[in-house]
Amino acid sequence: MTTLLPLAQAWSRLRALTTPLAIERVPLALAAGRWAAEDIHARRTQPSADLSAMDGYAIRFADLPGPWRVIGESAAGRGFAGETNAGDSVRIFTGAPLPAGTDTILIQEEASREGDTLRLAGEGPPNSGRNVRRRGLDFSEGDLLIRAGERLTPARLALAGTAGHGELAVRRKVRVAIAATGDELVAPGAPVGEAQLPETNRLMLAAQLADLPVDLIDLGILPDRQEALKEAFRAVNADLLVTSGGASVGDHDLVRPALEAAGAKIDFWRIALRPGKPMMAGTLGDTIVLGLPGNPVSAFVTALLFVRPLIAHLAGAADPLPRTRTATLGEPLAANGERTDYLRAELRDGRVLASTLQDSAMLQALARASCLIAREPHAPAAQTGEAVEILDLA
Ligand SMILES: Nc1nc2c(c(=O)[nH]1)N[C@H]1C(S)=C(S)[C@@H](COP(=O)(O)OP(=O)(O)OC[C@H]3O[C@@H](n4cnc5c(N)ncnc54)[C@H](O)[C@@H]3O)O[C@H]1N2
Ligand code: MOO
Repeated sequence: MTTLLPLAQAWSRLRALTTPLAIERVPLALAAGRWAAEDIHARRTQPSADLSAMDGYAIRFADLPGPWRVIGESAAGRGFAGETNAGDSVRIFTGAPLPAGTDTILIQEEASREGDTLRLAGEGPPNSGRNVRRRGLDFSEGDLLIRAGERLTPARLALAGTAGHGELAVRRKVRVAIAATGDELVAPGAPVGEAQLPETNRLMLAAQLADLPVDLIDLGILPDRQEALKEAFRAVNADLLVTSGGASVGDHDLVRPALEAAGAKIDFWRIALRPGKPMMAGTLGDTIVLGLPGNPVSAFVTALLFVRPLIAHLAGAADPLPRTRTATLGEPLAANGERTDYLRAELRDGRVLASTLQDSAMLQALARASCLIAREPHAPAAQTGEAVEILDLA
């Protein structure tokens, strides 16, 4: 019997095949969904001055309960340039700088104004500094805001822009070539003969990578002929080549011999994972190769556990592996075998239920699944109410 490589070892060996991609600087809007390649520090202080947080009147707290004389106006982008003295107030709007000498905002709902005379018409501010955003409240110049390796989420892009950055350093996009293999495969929507099957792994994989910084190269459907596979693999110019199918031990499973004939070094083949056992990994020149099994569910799970994290790692992610969380079992589970198992499952009323059918060729159960239950090798039988690890599916 072959020994199967444990999942964690497969991941660390795969990661060891990588070399860092070049860093490029891109405009903020093109950095969405990528990872910061360098620490990002604030180039300015925010807010850069004390600002009003509300529409109303800037006053001196010591002058309460008023009345005041309104001597001018301060709007966002157009502050009040003059001086203020005791008893003075300035009409002010949200985001506008606080006039010199004032310290508090009286909101307009608690004020009444007749001409230039302003009176208190409510409780008024309870303390000095009320409704004022102090200079540097959000961050100060030089602060470390985003660390290298963190994802550039929408909020982090806004933060970087507010901090004075127009461009950010990121790793260049990952060039990913995708090939399906199998003589039985036809394009989805095309007539399907007796011995044929619509080819869906390429489009599923492309959709699984849609939120990652990749340039996809579609190699189409390759035939089950070693020479043709070898030629196609040799011509690949990519950071990562992902194949599906032909990974197992049958007479028509030619991906591994074809890769070797093309000059690839296979680092590992067959891992302790269900579904996904026949996955292989290696290098072909500067290209990392991941051979996924052809069964659609196996291809999906290996893409989730290896292809996505590998791309995230190449793209500079400090934390590329998918996150699991605990959930409560709604039904018992049998003891697990020697492979880490990822069971298609649904969450109902806060409890997780594994699908009754776990065949790795069955797409319907996968399409219904909202999560996968992760089970360690040789995990004992688990009862209703026990905690299990799950991986949410988007
Ligand atoms: N004697 C053994 N047989 C098998 C073993 C084993 O250890 N010993 N492993 C099994 C496991 S586990 C898996 S998983 C499969 C995967 O094998 P392959 O990677 O060689 O996959 P194929 O034979 O090419 O295809 C399997 C199945 O999936 C369909 N397929 C393939 N590509 C696509 C695609 N792009 N789109 C849709 N469907 C696809 C293909 O038609 C087959 O039905 O091997 C077991 N066998
Ligand atoms: O490991 Mo295969 O991927 O079970 O079906």
